[in-house]
Amino acid sequence: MSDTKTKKKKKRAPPPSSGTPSTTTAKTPTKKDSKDSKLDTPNGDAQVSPATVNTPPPAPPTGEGDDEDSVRSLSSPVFPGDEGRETPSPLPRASLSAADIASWASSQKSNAEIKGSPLNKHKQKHSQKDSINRLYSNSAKKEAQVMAQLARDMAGEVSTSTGRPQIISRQSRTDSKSIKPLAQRQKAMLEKKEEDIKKQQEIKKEEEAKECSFAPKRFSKAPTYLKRKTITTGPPKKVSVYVRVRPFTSSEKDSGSLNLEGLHLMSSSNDAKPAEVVVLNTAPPIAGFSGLIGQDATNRHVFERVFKSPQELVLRGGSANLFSYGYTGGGKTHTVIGYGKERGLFFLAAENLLKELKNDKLFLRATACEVYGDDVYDLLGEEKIKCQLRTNADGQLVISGPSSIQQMNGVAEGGAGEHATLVTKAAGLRSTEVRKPEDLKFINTTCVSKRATGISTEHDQSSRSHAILRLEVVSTEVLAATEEVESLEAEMPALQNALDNARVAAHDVSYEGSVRVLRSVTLRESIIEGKDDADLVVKSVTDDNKICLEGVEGGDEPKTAGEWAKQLDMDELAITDVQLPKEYAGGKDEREAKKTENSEKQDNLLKLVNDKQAEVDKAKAKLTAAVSAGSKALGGSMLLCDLAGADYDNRQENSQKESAAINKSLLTLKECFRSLAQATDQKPPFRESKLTRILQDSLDPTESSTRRNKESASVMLVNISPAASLKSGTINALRYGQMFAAATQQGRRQSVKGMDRRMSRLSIVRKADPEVIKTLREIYKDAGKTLKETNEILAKFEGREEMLLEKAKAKYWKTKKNMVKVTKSPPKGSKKKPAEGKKGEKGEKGEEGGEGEDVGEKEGGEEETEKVEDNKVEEGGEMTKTE
Ligand SMILES: Nc1ncnc2c1ncn2[C@@H]1O[C@H](COP(=O)(O)OP(=O)(O)OP(=O)(O)O)[C@@H](O)[C@H]1O
Repeated sequence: MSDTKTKKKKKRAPPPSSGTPSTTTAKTPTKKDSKDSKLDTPNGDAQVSPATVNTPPPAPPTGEGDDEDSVRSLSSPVFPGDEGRETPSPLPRASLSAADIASWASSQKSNAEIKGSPLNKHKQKHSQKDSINRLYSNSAKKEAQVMAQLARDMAGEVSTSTGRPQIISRQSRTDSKSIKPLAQRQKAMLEKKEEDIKKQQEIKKEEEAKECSFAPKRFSKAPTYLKRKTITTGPPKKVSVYVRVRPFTSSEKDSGSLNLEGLHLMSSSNDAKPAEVVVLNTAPPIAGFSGLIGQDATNRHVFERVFKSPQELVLRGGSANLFSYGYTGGGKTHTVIGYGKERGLFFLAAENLLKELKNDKLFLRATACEVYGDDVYDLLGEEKIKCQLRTNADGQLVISGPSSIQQMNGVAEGGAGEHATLVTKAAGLRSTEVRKPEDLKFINTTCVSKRATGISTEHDQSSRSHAILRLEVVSTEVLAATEEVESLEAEMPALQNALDNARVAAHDVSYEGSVRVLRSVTLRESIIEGKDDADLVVKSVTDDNKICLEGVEGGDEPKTAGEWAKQLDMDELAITDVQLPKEYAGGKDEREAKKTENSEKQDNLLKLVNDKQAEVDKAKAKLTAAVSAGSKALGGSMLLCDLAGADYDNRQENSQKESAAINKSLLTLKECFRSLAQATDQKPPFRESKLTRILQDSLDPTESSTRRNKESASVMLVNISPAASLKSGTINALRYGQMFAAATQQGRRQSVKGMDRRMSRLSIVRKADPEVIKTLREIYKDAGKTLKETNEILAKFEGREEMLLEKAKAKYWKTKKNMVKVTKSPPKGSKKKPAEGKKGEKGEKGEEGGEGEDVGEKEGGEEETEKVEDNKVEEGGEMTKTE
């Protein structure tokens, strides 16, 4: 009761004249008030009113003054300016509960009860007016309550010179033991408040600094999802998507090639401010990129702009990756490798890296490979060599490059010949040392020429494969250790094969085929190998598990096992596959001798495998040690990938298989990017394509990776041409790039799932009202949605349930009758609701809109309303209407 009343009283309390402490006399407590707020101590003494003490915030516990006496008594507070005044005698407080004190403190009513006490006089004289008015001078009621409690518990430790609590020396504290927990709680509260403010500031900063900005207000037709994404938080951005448009080539100029109609690069001339969107004169516009690079930009400019910063990660042992994507002739090779004097990003990045390493002992190790269809080729060398991918004992990918035949004693890989001791050893990709930028010449002389030699069909084909160029920071020791690991690992498959073969042979030594029998269940359990006389040989088994038997009267008539048992008057029978022991001329002895011989062989091979694995482990440990002992840049890697174009050009000569492989790998890559941008435990689907399997260690290494720094940053460049003749290729490349951009953006958006986007600036998590959820479930149930569908919708709109409820009400309650009718008897062939997946698929294929990811988010009929809603959430909170 007193609580309610005191609250009311507080409301009626005189408002502060300003934010500074007032000297106005506080409201005089009434008799009723004092009755309500009376606090009795065991000895009947009235307790000091905390509210009469200057409002103190918590001070960190120091332990000083923590003696027993101080626990039982409250020493008088020392107020600012009170030094030297007569100190009131201490009052007992041991029996006071925090709740009592809190209630009393907030009520401000105990003054009447303690009128006569010396402390009360002191309080009234020096503190009451100030403290109460200071409390009220702070408009935040909660803060006043906190301060009142603090005043009671931490008397004399705090000054409120600014009207806000300030922690001052804790030296005067004498009762810390009794108040410590509460003080700590209060302190924690204040700390939390400060932390929240800091968080808000950080989020704001992050948003300001974010590279990817969205549709400027002047472009009202930007895709709706872009507008929704104006508020993002989550993990550091790992993937940025840029568009680069190349100038007309001289041949295009000569042939009077026309400009691609309506191509606008909505870029900023200010390099520090990333470009914003691409708007093509097609609807809807293509946007969502981190930045745009215009026709005048040189490769050096591109490097400085998009790759220099991620490359800093390499110097810290992380991985920087650049992907170049686009229609054939878009400028990928120009960007990544470069032509003539215009060096590509691979060269420029390596040059910069070598310069930045500032360490004579460090250099780079380069490899180059190509993923074409479902095959991987080593590009470094005189000729392309097909590689195999396999996973080692640690679950790491091993690329087996060019193979060599070598002799391994005791290993007969083929399994057939006893003397076949020559095995194939396939080491990793061929590599070359890069100690100065010129060492990268091999890229032009070997890899590029191999990918794009001459004729046009070859040229077409070059854009149908993914080329992966990689540089890794190494030292002599690290390089030696890496090569040792690769060399030893290359021997493992041969040893494993030999062991597997020996195991198969061991079985062949002992058995020669098997027979299916109907056998007594008891016998089945007791007999280990071979056929028993009592076994009934099964001739065939019908689809409904009826059995025909050999050598039994009426055996051709199918019967169940139970029926046969009954007919033959046998125990329970069951079908059993029995291995038939191999017969030897020398009988059982010979068989046993053969078995022993084989078993020894197996043991030897197993030992070889184990020994080799131990060597591999040792070499890996050596590598890890070499990496750890050296510069932090060791193990850092840079990967540049010239991606194949997606299958959108309907080139007849491209086989279905080839196109499927490209699309699959690109979609998997997109999914990996999306997953990487999320702050979830969900693993990116690297294993789903060869391209992403190869990229995994660079993008997101596993625990077993030798990379010391697991960080990575990736850049996707969409290379396009301004030529009208390449229109469809260009548009499709942009759409595809947009999907990557959307995937990474969506990833980040999902990482703040559950957080209301409009509130996320303030880092406030809004929990869904259970009533809202309940109503939504009821509406959807009435509307004929399954529980799964409802859950999916709720998941999609998590954090926006109230808005969803409004829409659902508008949609289903108004049209309830029709809804029910439709769901009960849908016309033949019609779908229950618009297929979300289909829309998503469309977007995935880049056929329409390119917003597949986001269209999928809309819940059926909510799409339209959602758009309007989204338009409200523009940068800066301004509202713009979509036309
Ligand atoms: N930024 C640029 N500045 C000047 N010329 C460029 C630029 N980008 C590309 N080019 C020119 O455009 C032509 C096609 O470029 P490039 O060979 O790099 O395309 P591509 O995307 O690699 O094609 P493909 O996939 O078929 O190999 C080349 O003649 C190249 O010199």
